[in-house]
Amino acid sequence: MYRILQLLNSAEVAECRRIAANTQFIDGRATNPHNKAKNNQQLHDPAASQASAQIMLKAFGQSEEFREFAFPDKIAPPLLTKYQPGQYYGAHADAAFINLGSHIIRSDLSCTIFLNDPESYEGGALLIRLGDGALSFKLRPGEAVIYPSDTFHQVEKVTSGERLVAITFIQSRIPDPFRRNLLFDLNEVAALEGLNMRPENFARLQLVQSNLLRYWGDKP
Ligand SMILES: O=C(O)CCC(=O)C(=O)O
Ligand SMILES: [Fe+2]
Repeated sequence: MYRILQLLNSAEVAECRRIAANTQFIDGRATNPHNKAKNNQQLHDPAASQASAQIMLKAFGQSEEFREFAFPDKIAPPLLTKYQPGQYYGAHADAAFINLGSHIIRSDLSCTIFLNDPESYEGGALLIRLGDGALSFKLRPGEAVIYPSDTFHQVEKVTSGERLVAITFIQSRIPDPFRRNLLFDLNEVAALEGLNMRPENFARLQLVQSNLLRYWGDKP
């Protein structure tokens, strides 16, 4: 399942853009030297990477919708990435395990956070393959799309302007997508209808939620 979140407010978007505008980017193949599909640029400077990642990690931490959808266990520091005219990312699947230096996370969910106005660049949609079709995302600044890491996806070639995004990967406490989606539906029902339910029935719903998390969730 896919989800679009309003993740960053305009001040946070502006700060990420400011960091991007004042820092050099390097060839994206630096972290994937053998990946011929990858043709983009990513932030490298440690201080700038840390400052921008901090803004976005804090926003993830404050998003209830994100927690209810992703059941996040670990989140890779979001990395500012840009695509200038002629750049793209061909169809690929994300690596199952991502080495963050101090530890390794499993990518259950992948996420692109959009930072530039979609009208300011041409091309550059994120296409997520779904059977013979594809879903296309080109979102407003501050919006993020979260999608299963086991899907083929690609970024269309940018033909004018600049596509600035941040990329991250999430290890979920519920690695099985079928179970995660069921728990998300239960979370939604509890959030939307819980207060309309008779209290004893709401308590039973919460019991089911907690017990499924207990049985299915990765241990912290
Ligand atoms: O730029 C994007 O939206 C996605 C990039 C991507 O697929 C990746 O970094 O693995
Ligand atoms: Fe990817």
